Amino acid sequence: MYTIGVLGLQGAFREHIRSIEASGGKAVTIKRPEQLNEIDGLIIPGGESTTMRRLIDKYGFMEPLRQFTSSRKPVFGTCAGLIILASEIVGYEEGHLAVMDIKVERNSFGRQRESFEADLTITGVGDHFTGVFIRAPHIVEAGENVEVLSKHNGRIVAARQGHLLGCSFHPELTDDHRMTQLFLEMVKESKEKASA
Ligand SMILES: NC(=O)CC[C@H](N)C(=O)O
Repeated sequence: MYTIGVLGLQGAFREHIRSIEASGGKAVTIKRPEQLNEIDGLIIPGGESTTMRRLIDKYGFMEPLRQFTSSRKPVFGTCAGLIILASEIVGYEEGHLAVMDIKVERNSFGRQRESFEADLTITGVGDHFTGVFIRAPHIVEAGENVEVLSKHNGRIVAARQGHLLGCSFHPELTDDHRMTQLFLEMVKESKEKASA
């Protein structure tokens, strides 16, 4: 069994815990940087990225998170978590973790559409995945090593770059656990590679 941590500083972390358990993984809420040593993969949940960043700094997570990402253990950022991973954020001078070669725009589906659901086709996951978008960002540009996994109305809403996975929507808010299962597959692959 693989142990997946969910960064538990702010946002929708409890729902991810439930989705990991429903997918057959062991889930741990990460509240202290040392706990990163115990996990095989990490999910950075949705919430509010500027608040999450403030808490990342306050609780000394910045350097440990960078180290975790460079250890090549898989990391999955959803919604605000995607913004935390992005190397560039439209309108901001610097990214947060800035480890994934993507440019994101925050709250980019318009104020009148604060939240909505969309029927998505996602590479590696399948068809008819209900994406729950809540003040969601989208990926404006993706680097050449980034594989685009899904688009909604021409906008990139899911992508993968090696061991990094990101999406604009909240996959943990439905009972469809296919996106979490894709992440668990990535964790399995990375562990097999590490022990080969
Ligand atoms: N549901 C979410 O995670 C929203 C993200 C939020 N709008 C932000 O910019 O951080």
